[in-house]
Formats: sequence, C-alpha cells, structure tokens
Amino acid sequence: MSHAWGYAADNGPDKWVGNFPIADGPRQSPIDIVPGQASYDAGLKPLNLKYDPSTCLEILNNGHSFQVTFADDTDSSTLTDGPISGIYRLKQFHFHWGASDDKGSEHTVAGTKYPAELHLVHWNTKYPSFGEAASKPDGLAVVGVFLQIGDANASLQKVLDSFDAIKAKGKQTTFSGFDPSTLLPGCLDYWTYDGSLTTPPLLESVTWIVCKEPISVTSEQMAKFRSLLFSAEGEAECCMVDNYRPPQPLKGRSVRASFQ
Ligand SMILES: Cc1cc(=S)c(O)co1
Ligand SMILES: [Zn+2]
Repeated sequence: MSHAWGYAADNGPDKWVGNFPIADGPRQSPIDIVPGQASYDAGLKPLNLKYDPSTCLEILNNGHSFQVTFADDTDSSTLTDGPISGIYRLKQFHFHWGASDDKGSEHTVAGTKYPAELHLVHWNTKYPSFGEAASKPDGLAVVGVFLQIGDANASLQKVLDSFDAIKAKGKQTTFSGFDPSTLLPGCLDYWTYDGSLTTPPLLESVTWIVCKEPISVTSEQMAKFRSLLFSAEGEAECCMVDNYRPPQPLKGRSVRASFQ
C-alpha cells in the first residue's frame, strides 16, 4: 500500500516528487508573486464570476483540507472573461492555512505569507467533465484569495459553523444555499500565470488568477480552521494545519497584472 501524501515530514511537499515527478515540472504552483516584476496587460478583462447559491451541495473533510462542492451539470455557477476564454464552471472551493497566523497561504507576495488562502476551482466546459479538464493545459482556472487578520468575516462564519459535523477525515454534511461570491474581495484586481494544482497529482492544467486584495478573518476564526483533523475517526488525532505547499520555481514564466 503506497504511503499516502500529506503535509508531514515523511510525506509532505518535499517528498511528493517520489510518486509525482511532475512536482519538479516547468509550471508548478504556488509561486512567490513579485508585484514589481509582474507586467500590466491592458488586454486582460475584468473577472466575471456568476455564482448560483442553489448549486451549493455539501461540505466535506477530505483529509487534506475541507471542500465545499457544487453541482456542475449546468452553467449556473461560472467564471468567464478575465484571462480565460470560454466558460469555466465552479466545481468546489477549499482553503489552505497555517498552524499560526504568520503562515498558511500558498502564494506569497514579495515573500509575504498570509494566514490562509481560498481557492475557487473551475473547469473548462470545452471538456466533458472536471476529470477530463484536469489533465489539459487549459483545463482549470483557480481563483485565489488571501485571508488577512482583521474584522470578523460573517460569510466565512457560515462555513465555519458547519465544522463540528466534518471534524474528521471522510466526514461530510449537507451545505446548501451558500453564495461563494460573498467570499470575494470588493476589488477584483488580479495577477495571472500558468501553473498547476498545488496538491498531488500536481497537474499542470491551471490558469491561476490571484486577487490582489485580501478578505478579512479574525484570529478566532482562524483557530476554528485548526480544529479540523487530518485524521479519521478512531485514528490518533492530528490537527489539520500547515496544509500548504511552499512557492515553487518560476522557471521563466511571466506573471501578468490586470491593474497598473
Ligand atoms: C483541484 C484542486 C485544486 C487545488 S489548488 C487543490 O489544492 C486541490 O485540488
Ligand atoms: Zn488549493
């Protein structure tokens, strides 16, 4: 039985290349975004995110993060414009966070780490399914939003309030009527570059769209993230923290900015 990947010393990001050689590939994510080196592209369109709360289905602890999944059999919740062409459907959103407020984001901005990062995962409807799209160079588009310590986030609190039902790996519960656009910052200026999933299988199929403006979260809300477990019921309890991959080499890629 192969030793599953995780974020511990013996199965964490530095070990993933053993089972997933693409970990050393040419377009890996996340990266450190250096604003002064990003090039403004006037051709980049504003993001067009249209989400229908009725497509929200459930929330689950998958042992690596928690994930809110959406019905993606119609074009009810979509991303269009921005750096992409065509229609991409929302499949799920999840987060990455740290054991303390001084780390947790995957992308960094001139070396600055945020306490957490939201990923809204969309797939290109030119392909028949998420699974098909995930292996194509233009298959996925992930919108990344940084969380920074500040005011309480009422929208995020609705998600955190469901955590008691999904504390352990493999637990899931119904989660409906949630509008993910309430988790977006007011300003949708973004950086964009070609990258990958940040967890195995690390497929190089993601157009990354990282918002410049963070959303707020309190330290107490961050503590709630850390109450989840990597471990399943009946296993030795292991707190779900530091589930982030560190920045990867840029390898000649350019980062474009939608703003000056
Ligand atoms: C599909 C997917 C995307 C990301 S970024 C992740 O962390 C897990 O799964
Ligand atoms: Zn992610």
